[in-house]
Amino acid sequence: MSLNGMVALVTGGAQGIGRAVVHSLMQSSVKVAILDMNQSCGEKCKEELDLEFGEGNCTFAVCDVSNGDALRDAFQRTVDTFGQLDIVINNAGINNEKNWGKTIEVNLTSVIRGTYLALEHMSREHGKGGGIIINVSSMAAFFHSPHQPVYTATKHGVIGFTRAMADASAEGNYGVRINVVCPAFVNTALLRSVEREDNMGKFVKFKDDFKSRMDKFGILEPSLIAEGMIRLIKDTSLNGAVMKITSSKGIHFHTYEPMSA
Ligand SMILES: NC(=O)C1=CN([C@@H]2O[C@H](COP(=O)(O)OP(=O)(O)OC[C@H]3O[C@@H](n4cnc5c(N)ncnc54)[C@H](O)[C@@H]3O)[C@@H](O)[C@H]2O)C=CC1
Ligand SMILES: CC/C=C\C[C@H](O)/C=C/C=C\C=C\C=C\C(=O)[C@@H](O)C/C=C\CCC(=O)O
Repeated sequence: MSLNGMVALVTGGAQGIGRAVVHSLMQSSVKVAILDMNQSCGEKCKEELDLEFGEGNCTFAVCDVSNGDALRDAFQRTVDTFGQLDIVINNAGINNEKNWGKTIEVNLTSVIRGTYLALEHMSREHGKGGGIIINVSSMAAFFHSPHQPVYTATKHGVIGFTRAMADASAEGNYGVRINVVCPAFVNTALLRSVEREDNMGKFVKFKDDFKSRMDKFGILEPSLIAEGMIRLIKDTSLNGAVMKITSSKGIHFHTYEPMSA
């Protein structure tokens, strides 16, 4: 499946995993709208991508995904600029057990809002031509720990919401495939936040245990997560898939017992 000429929107696309998937998409000739709340990182990211891929192939907009009006405007500006929207990756996330309400707003509420906005621009129920949505969860949804209870809750929520929306899309004939990716530890700024009291609050006392898990399970590079996301986009058979990416098993899928009474 060629992605040439498709248009993607990536939240939190200025750094880390989001930056990596933006690069992979542009290598596949996808035009990308980068949304991020970090203006300096976003502008630097766009400058570097313009140098590598030529101008006109990506845009950057300062956008706090937890601001619903700003997110809606950013989606509309993307379609106004590129004329279409085919791929949405709800990637932006934070790790803050002190301001845990904000963590819920960014990691879960904004993923829900971003999914609904994506459907407004891609779903046949809105007269559009279809598309693909990827929501970002975490292996924290499978390996809970004492360090980050609210972060863990949001990542469980992303999986449940995504699987339910994939069912709705299939039954409602939306023409939109909706999948979720669950990375293990990845070498980004977010991972380094687990050592900071500002982020972890009272749970920072567990940081040595957390670091021993990183040693045990290994730390991945963002490029591998981007590879998994591209696979979710290109494999048209996947809807409602829960992709796990770990050092021990690489890119693989979680399987659930069939639902029974
Ligand atoms: N780093 C890791 O070990 C893992 C990360 N993840 C998830 O991957 C996603 C990306 O995380 P990383 O790349 O590691 O983090 P990162 O901190 O390196 O990059 C996240 C980007 O999102 C942006 N961002 C944060 N809050 C935002 C908001 N309210 N509005 C707009 N942009 C915002 C940041 O400015 C940053 O550019 C997150 O959802 C995270 O939970 C999942 C599993 C492992
Ligand atoms: C704020 C960022 C903090 C953490 C990043 C991430 O969101 C959280 C990850 C939490 C847990 C990661 C678990 C990783 C597990 C693996 O990599 C698997 O390979 C382990 C597989 C089997 C382990 C079985 C066992 O030994 O218990």
